[in-house]
Amino acid sequence: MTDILTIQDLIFGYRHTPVYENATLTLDHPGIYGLVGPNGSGKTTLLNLITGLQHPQHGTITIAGQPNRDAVVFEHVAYVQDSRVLYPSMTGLDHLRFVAHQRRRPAADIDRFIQNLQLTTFVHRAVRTYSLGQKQRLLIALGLLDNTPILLLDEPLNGLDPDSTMAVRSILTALSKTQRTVIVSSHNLDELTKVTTEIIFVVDHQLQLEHLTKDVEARYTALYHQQTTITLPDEEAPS
Ligand SMILES: Nc1ncnc2c1ncn2[C@@H]1O[C@H](COP(=O)(O)OP(=O)(O)OP(=O)(O)O)[C@@H](O)[C@H]1O
Repeated sequence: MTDILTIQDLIFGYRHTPVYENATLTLDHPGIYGLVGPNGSGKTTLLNLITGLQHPQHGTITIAGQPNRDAVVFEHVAYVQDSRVLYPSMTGLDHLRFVAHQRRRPAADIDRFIQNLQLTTFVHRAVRTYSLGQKQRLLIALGLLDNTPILLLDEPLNGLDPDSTMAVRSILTALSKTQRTVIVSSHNLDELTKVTTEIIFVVDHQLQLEHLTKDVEARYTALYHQQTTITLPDEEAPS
C-alpha cells in the first residue's frame, strides 16, 4: 500500500538556524497524529515544508506517493495555518462560501460547520472584528470544509475556550473513525492524548514517531529535559 506521507533525508534551515538535519518520517496508516516539540523546534516549518510553502535544501517529501511539488497533491491536503491567512474585510461566511465553491462542497456542509464550531453569533461579521478564538474556530471550519484525505492543523487549540476545545476534540474523534489523516501540532499534551496515541516528536532536528499509551508528559520531559527554575527579583537575596 502507498504510504500517506514520506519524508526522506530532509535538510532545512534558516540562515543562522538549522531546523531539520536528515530527518525521516513515514506515516503508513490514516489516523490522528500529534506533532509535538518545544517552541522553535520546527513544527510550523515542517507543516510549511509538507505543503510546499517552504522548500527543503535537501531531501524529498511525498504525499500519497506523489512528490509534494506536484500541484495535484494539494487536492489531498488542507492546511489550517494561523489567522494571518484570513481576509480582515471579509466575513466568516464569505470565507466558508469561497472554500465551499473551490472544493465543490454542498451549502449544507457550510451550515453543519457553522453549527459544529459554534460560529453562528459572528459568522456574518467581518473577520477584523473577531477575537482570537473566533478566528481559530473559523479556520478549523475552513479546513474541515476542504474535506481532503489529509488535514494539517497548526496549533488549532490556541485561544480556544473549554467549549470550543471540546468541540474540536469531538471533531478529531469523529475524524479518527474515518480514513482521513490529521497532523495536529499542539503544546496541549493533555488534550492531544484525548484524541491520539500517535505522537511525532521533533527532537534534535529529527522527527520521531512514537506510539504512546500513557503519560505523554513524562515522555516529553524525558525527551526535552524540561527543568526550569525561575527566581523572581523580589526573591533574590538582598545585596
Ligand atoms: N522566517 C524565518 N527566518 C528565520 N528563522 C526562522 C523563520 N521562521 C522560523 N524561524 C526559526 O526556525 C525555528 C523553527 O521555527 P518554527 O516556527 O517552525 O517552530 P515551532 O516549533 O512551530 O515553534 P512554536 O511552538 O513556538 O510555534 C525557530 O528557531 C525559529 O526562530
